Amino acid sequence: SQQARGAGTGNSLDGRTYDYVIVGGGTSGLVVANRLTEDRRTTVLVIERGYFDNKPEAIVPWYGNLLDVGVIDFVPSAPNPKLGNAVSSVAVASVVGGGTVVNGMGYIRGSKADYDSWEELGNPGWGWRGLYPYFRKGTTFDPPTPAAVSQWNITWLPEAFGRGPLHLKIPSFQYPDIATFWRALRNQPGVAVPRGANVGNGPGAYWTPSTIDGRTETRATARSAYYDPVYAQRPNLHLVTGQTATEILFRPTSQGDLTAKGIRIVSRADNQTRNVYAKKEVILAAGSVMTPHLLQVSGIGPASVLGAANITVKKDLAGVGANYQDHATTMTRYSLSNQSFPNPDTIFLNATYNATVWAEYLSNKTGPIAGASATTLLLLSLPHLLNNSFSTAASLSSRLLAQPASQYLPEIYSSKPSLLAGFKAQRAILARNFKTNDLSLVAHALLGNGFFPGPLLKPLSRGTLYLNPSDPHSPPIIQFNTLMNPIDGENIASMVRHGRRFFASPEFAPLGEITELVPGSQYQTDKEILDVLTGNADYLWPSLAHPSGTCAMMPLRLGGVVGPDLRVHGVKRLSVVDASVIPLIPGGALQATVYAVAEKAADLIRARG
Ligand SMILES: Cc1cc2nc3c(=O)[nH]c(=O)nc-3n(C[C@H](O)[C@H](O)[C@H](O)COP(=O)(O)OP(=O)(O)OC[C@H]3O[C@@H](n4cnc5c(N)ncnc54)[C@H](O)[C@@H]3O)c2cc1C
Repeated sequence: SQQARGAGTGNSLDGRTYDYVIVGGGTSGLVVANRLTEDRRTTVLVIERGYFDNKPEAIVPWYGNLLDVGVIDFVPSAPNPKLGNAVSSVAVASVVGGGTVVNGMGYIRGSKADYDSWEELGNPGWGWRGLYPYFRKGTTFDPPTPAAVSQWNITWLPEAFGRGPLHLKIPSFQYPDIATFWRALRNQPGVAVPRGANVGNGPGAYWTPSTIDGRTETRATARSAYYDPVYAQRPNLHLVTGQTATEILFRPTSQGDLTAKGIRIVSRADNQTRNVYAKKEVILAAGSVMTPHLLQVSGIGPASVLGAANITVKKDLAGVGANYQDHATTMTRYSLSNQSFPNPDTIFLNATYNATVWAEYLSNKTGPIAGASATTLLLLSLPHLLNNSFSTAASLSSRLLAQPASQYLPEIYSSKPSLLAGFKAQRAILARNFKTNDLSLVAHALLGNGFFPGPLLKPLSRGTLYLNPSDPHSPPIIQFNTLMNPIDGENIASMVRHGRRFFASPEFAPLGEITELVPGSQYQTDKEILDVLTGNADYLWPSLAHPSGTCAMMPLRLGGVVGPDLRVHGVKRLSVVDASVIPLIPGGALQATVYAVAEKAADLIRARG
C-alpha cells in the first residue's frame, strides 16, 4: 500500500528526525518533496491530513466539472458586508495531491507583468525571467490528434513546455459551437490572437491546456506527476496520511531568537499527539488557508490577533493572514436559442448521449469524458473591458491612486504601517499596469455555450484570515471583503458590458437568439448591475478556490511574511512554499503558478543545504 509509505504510523513516527519535514502533501508539498529527495542522502517526511484518493473522481478528467466534496473542506467565511452579509466558504482540498486532485484542471500561467510585479515588490529572481525556466521544467505538452488540430485550428507554442513530470493536454474533443466562438474571438476589436499562451503573454484569445496526461487520458495531479512515479525507488521519501499538523515546535534559545525544530501532529485514526523533527528545515505547504492558520496557532502572526485567541506571541508578524486575495467571479450567463448537438449541456440533459460518451471513454479514452475545463480562453485587459479606451483606463488608474487607501482596507491595515505600505506598493504597480494591455483583468473560459463566468483577476480589495478567538484550533475565520474597494465593482460592471458587446458580435448569428440571463440586459448602470449580482449568492462568488497571499513574499517593511528565499522573516529553519507566498494574485487560475513556485522553492532550499 502507498499509505504512510516508509514512515509507519502512530508510535513508530514519534520522535523521528528527518532532514526536512514538509507540512501538506498537496500541490507544492509533493513538488518540493520530489525534488529534494532526488539526492538519495536527503531524507524528507511529508505530513498530510488527507488520504490517497483512488476513486474515479480523482482520475477521470470529466469529474473536473464537479466538486468532489468527500475530499474538500469548505472553510466558512465571516459575513461579507458588500454581499448583503452573506456567509460563504472557500474550498480547500484535503487529499494527497491537494488542489490538483479536485480542481477544474485549467492550466494557465500569468503574464510577464504579473510576475515582474513580484520582483518589483522586493523579490529578486521572482520575475518572469526567473520563473519561466521553472514553468518549463515542470511540464510536458501532449498534443491533440492531428485531425483535431486541423478541424478546430488548435495552435500552441511547443517552446512553452519542457520534458517535466506534469503532463498537459488540449483535448481532441471539442463541442462544435466552439468554432463559432472562435470566429467571434478572431474578430474582436483590439484583442490579440497569438498562436499560443503560457509564454508570458497576457491578454488575448488562446487555446490553453488542461492538466490531463495524454498517455493515459487521465487527470494529471501533483500526486500522479511527482509522487507515484518516484516513491517506490526512494526510501528517503516518506509520506504519512491522516496526520494533521497542529503546531510548529521551536528550539528554546537564550537569545530570544526563534528556530523551528519540528512539528506536532495529531493522528486522525487514534487522536494521539506525536512530534517529528527536522534537522534542516520545516517547510510549510499546507495552502493559503491552513499555512497562516498553523503559523498563528504556533505563535507567529499579528500580536493583537494571537492575543485575542490567548495564543502566546513568539513572533509578532503583521502580515500573517493579511493580504488575502482570491478571484471573485460573476456567474454571467446567456441563453442561445440554436445550439448545436452535442453541446456542453447535452451530457447533463440527455441520458442516451451521457451513456454513449461514458462507454466511449471506457473503451477508447476519447470523447467529452476525456476533458472537462474549457481550453478556449479569453483574457482581457482593463482597456479591453472599457471598449479599447486607454484614456478611460488611465483615468480609472488616476482615481485608484488618489483613493485614501486605508478607507477600503481591513481595519488592521490602519494600525500596521507596514501592511498599508505593502498595499500602496501593490497599488502603484496595478495602477500602472491597468493602463496597458499587458495585464489580464478577467479570464473567460469558453466551452461553446452561453455560460460566461468572469473571474476578477486583479482585485484591489484585500481580505484577512485569522484565528477564531473562541476556538483557535478550529478552522480560521476568513473575511473576503469582496468589493470593499469600489473600483472592483466598477471593473465587474465593465466586465458585464464587455460580455454584452461580445455576444452582440455578428459571428454569433448561427447560435440564434441570444438572451442575457444573468445579470439581465435590463440592468444598465453600474449600480443596477452590481445590485443584481451582489443580491444573489449564486451570481457573484467571493472565491473561485484561488486563495492566495496570506504569507506574502515581500519585505518586512511592506508587511511581508517570507523573503525571496521563502524563509519566514525573523524565524530560522522555517519556510513556506505554497500559494500563500504569492504577493499579488496572478492573472489566471493558480495551479500553474503554484507548480512553478514550488519547483523554484526546491532549488532554493536545496542550494542552502
Ligand atoms: C475546487 C477547486 C478548483 C480549482 N480549479 C482550478 C483550476 O481549474 N485551475 C487552476 O489553475 N487552479 C485551480 N484551483 C486552485 C489550485 O488547485 C490551487 O491553487 C493549488 O492546488 C494550491 O496548491 P497549494 O500547494 O498551495 O495547496 P494544496 O494543493 O491545497 O495543498 C495543501 C495540502 O496541505 C494539506 N494540509 C492542510 N493543512 C494541513 C495540516 N494542518 N496538516 C497536514 N496537512 C495539511 C491539505 O490536505 C492539502 O493536501 C482550484 C482549487 C480548488 C480547491
